Parts: sequence; structure tokens; C-alpha cells
Amino acid sequence: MEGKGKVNGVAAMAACYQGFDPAAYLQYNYTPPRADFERKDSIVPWKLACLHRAFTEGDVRGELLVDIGSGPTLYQVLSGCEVFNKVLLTDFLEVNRQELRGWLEDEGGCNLDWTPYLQHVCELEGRRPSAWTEKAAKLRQVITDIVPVDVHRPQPLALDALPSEGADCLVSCFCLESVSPDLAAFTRALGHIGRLLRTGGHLLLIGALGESYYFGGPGVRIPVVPLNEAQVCASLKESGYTLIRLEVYTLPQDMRVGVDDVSGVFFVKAIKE
Ligand SMILES: C[S@@+](CC[C@H](N)C(=O)[O-])C[C@H]1O[C@@H](n2cnc3c(N)ncnc32)[C@H](O)[C@@H]1O
Ligand SMILES: O=[N+]([O-])c1ccc2c(c1)CN[C@@H](CO)C2
Repeated sequence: MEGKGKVNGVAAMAACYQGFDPAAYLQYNYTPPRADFERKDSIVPWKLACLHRAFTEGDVRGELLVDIGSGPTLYQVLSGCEVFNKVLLTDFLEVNRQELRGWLEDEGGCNLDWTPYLQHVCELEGRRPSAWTEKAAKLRQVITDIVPVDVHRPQPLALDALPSEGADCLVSCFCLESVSPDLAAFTRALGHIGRLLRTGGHLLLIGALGESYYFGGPGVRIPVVPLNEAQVCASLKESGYTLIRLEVYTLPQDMRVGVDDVSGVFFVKAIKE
């Protein structure tokens, strides 16, 4: 039964994603108040600060950074693109891969202006905000490809997507818990992506705490595995990671804007043993 349940649960999740709307998703989560660079307590600046610190404190290094479940967003690699000379973006949906290609090709074909994000990360790096054009060029230079991914497969990427030694670092934000029908599937998915990472490589994981659904577009209600910190830590341990740091952001009332029931956000830095 468990095997049958597994297939139905994963297939049902895939069906939910057919209505995913990148433009709406970006509007819901990546514009003010959740992305307000003037507010100390806004969620996106908190995420960017966690990622900046994690990528720049000296232990993360290598050739290839892979972002698992990129969606239509780029914020998750704005610090990493200065550390790695190859960045691979991935998503399950062609509409999201197309959104990312629109930015990459720089022909105005994308649904969010990433300039404030680029400027903010430049400031975190001690650079002038006007250096955002250099950062944009750097990011366009290091992104090697935008490929399909399915974290429920033991091999989430095509076999030729990675070098034999695997990725040096993985980043994944709001993906695993938002695509898994239950905690067991979340933990299995964590193990699957771990196989893409070389031993000693780092995992930077951002995710939702206490979230049971979110809207991926108007009327597109997508179920989420409600996680707490203990479950995240247990799943990491079970999947062969050693936790380096866990940070938690608790949403103030005015960050609860009706597009989900998320109560907190976790940031994990871990290493694959
Ligand atoms: C909540 S969005 C996260 C997007 C982005 N990483 C962010 O931080 O906002 C979840 C993403 O997971 C993708 N997804 C859905 N099913 C998936 C699967 N089986 N494997 C990998 N990604 C999947 C969706 O297409 C979507 O882009
Ligand atoms: O506040 N945020 O920055 C933010 C960004 C993305 C997402 C959330 C919150 C909460 N829902 C998840 C999907 O499970 C997606």
C-alpha cells in the first residue's frame, strides 16, 4: 500500500503544479511587503542575508553550484554566483524554466525586475549598489543551463546534467516541502538530491515551517508538508547530512498576506558526509 500511496501522492502533487503561474507567484512572494528592502523585518532581505553569509564565510568552495527547484526566481544564486563559476538552475515546469531563460536572454521577457535584489546583494558584499549591472553580467556568465528536475526520482536530474563527481554545493528554496505529499516523501527527496552532491559538499536549504498550503496562482491551491524545526533536523540527519547551522524567521502579522499559511521560514547550512 505504501508504494501505491507513494505513487498516487506524487502524481497528485504533479497535477497540482499544472496550474502554477510564475507571474502570480512572483507577485505574491517577491514584491512588498515580503520583499521590502527598506524593512529590517521583511522576509526576502532575511533570506538574502542568510545566503550571503553562508556563501562567504570561507568553507563553501568549488566549481559547480546547483539550485534545485529554482522556480521563476533568481535570488537564491545572487551570492553563490560570485563563488562558483558554474551555476545550474533547475525546475519541474517548463513555464518556470522559460521565465528564467527570459531573464537570462535579457530581452525584457520576465515578470519581475530583479534590479533591487541585485543592488541589495551588492550592498551586502560591500559594493556600490550601482555594481548591480556587473553582478547581473556575472550571473548571466556563470549560469550554464536551465534543466528539468524531479526530486521524487532517485536520479532527480538527467544523467548527463552533472559531472561524475557531482555538484560542489546545492541550494534549494521552498521546494521539497512544497512538492512532497508527506514527511516521508520530503525525507526521501532530501536523500535523492543528496546523491547529486559530492561528499563534503554543502547544502543550503530554505523552506517553510508550519505551512499546509500556498497559492501557486489565482485559485491554484497547492498542499505543503507542515514542518517544524525538529522534523527538518531529523530528516537532514536521516539523509546523510551534518547540520552546520539552522536559522529561523518567524513571520510578523503583516507578512501574512493570504497567499499561504506559512508561520516561519528556516535556513539550513549542512554538509554531506
Ligand atoms: C514554492 S516553488 C519554489 C520556487 C523558488 N525556489 C523560490 O524560492 O521561491 C516550488 C517549485 O518546485 C517545483 N516543483 C514542483 N514539483 C517538483 C518536483 N517533483 N521536483 C522538483 N521541483 C518541483 C515547482 O515547479 C516550483 O518551481
Ligand atoms: O516570504 N517569502 O519570501 C516566501 C517566498 C516563497 C514562498 C513562501 C514565502 C511561502 N510559501 C512557499 C511555498 O510553499 C513559497
